[in-house]
Amino acid sequence: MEEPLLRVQDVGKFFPPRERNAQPFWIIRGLTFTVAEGEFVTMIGPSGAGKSTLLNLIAQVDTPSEGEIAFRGRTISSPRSTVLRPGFDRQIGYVTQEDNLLPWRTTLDNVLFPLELRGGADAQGRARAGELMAAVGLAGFERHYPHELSGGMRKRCALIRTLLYDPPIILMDEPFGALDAQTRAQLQEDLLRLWSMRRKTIIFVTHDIAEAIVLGDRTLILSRPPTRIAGAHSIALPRPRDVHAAARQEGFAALHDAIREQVR
Ligand SMILES: Nc1ncnc2c1ncn2[C@@H]1O[C@H](COP(=O)(O)OP(=O)(O)OP(=O)(O)O)[C@@H](O)[C@H]1O
Repeated sequence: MEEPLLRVQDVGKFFPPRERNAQPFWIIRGLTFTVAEGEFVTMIGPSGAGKSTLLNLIAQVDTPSEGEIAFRGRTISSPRSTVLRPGFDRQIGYVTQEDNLLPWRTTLDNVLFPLELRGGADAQGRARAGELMAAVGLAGFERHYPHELSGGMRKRCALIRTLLYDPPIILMDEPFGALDAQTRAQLQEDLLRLWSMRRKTIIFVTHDIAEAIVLGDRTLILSRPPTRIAGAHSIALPRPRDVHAAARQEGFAALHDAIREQVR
């Protein structure tokens, strides 16, 4: 059998107890799933289910207490692994809840920052940055500073910065959570358009069932802690998808109900 791009195998994570003699708190336990190359997986679960903790393990910002995570068949995260500096792994891109833009750098220089660290911010890198910024309506804002942008524009910058860096897999932790409904729908559209251009592998964590359906090829439902996979659904809606019309498409309502039932 062909090795999946990412394999999360029997992963568990506990945090040590604050009180002496108390039991450790297992936030995740016995968590197993795989992600195929080019797949857009959405992940949904109750608040506090350890979704951010899981992404940190995959991003190698933290290490699991048991089990392992393999990328293209090679173990990247296990209890014996060392922790990496966040976001600077070449293989795994990470768009966190905060946009982490550097306030003293212009929009363009923020977007180019990871390439600079890799020595790749040459003319070609800059041209590609310009193309991506234009694709999400940021043309003309290259010389602005983050505080001069709206929340949605800042999110677009954070997204472009990760896409430009071009990792084979991108983790996204509720990237659009703090935005108003209209801006959020626009960003979903932007993301789908960008994804259709390059078909990167994505794991996208969200609280929003409709968002999980409209974006994903497959959605994984997480249980309450100790968290494992409580359910999985393939999302057969045709692509390209219209973010505004998806809810009226055949199959959407039934899937939404089934997922809501399981998330409860
Ligand atoms: N370093 C830590 N030490 C102790 N407990 C922690 C640590 N990190 C996270 N936790 C606990 O683990 C739980 C899950 O945290 P996490 O942020 O991964 O959940 P989440 O599913 O992303 O939550 P939300 O949906 O609310 O963002 C929280 O209850 C938190 O208190």
